Amino acid sequence: MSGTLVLVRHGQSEWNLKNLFTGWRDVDLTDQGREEARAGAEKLKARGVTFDIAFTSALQRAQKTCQIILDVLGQSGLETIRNQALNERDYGDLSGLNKDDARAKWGEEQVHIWRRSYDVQPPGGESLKDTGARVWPYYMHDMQPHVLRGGTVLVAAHGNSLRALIMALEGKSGEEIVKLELATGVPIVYRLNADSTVKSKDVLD
Ligand SMILES: O=C(O)[C@H](O)COP(=O)(O)O
Repeated sequence: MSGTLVLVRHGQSEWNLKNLFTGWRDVDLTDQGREEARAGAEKLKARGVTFDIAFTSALQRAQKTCQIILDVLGQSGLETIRNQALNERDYGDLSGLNKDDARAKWGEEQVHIWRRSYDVQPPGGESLKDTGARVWPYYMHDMQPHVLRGGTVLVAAHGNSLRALIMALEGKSGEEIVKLELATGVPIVYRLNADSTVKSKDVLD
């Protein structure tokens, strides 16, 4: 038996719009972000997707994205598990800073390393490796069993917590993950084999 795992990065947040490092800061979606979540949900609806369970982070931008998707699918009351294991990477001292100001201060290359490298921590924050160290066990213990039982599972989370999860799912290396960017509100549909490997991947953009 194989199941389905749908990953969605939250819609545009107020700090995405302002170009600020966000991390664990709990900011709301913008109107555009809510619209992106609705548009992603309509694509799932057009494919006849319905979920058996949903997972989201402890942050409102992911939770609201999750709820909008479930509302559009007519599944508003679906069991939804919130856990901070799915939170965005903690950006530490960069949280709240403007990304262009950071580039002006520390240089383009250093900021890119902090944002996209696998094992370099931003000052006072988490590397993608650190983020993976909380996302992967949570996936293995709490989410994957539903998929392997043939369920269809929604995960509404964040750019870097999902990059960490995708790295494990697809067996990507630390070098390969540098290039992976996730658009806001775009569902990524994975069908998994019974042995938990990826059977297919479909990006609904
Ligand atoms: O936390 C943030 O600032 C964003 O959600 C993700 O930012 P990034 O694209 O710099 O990783």
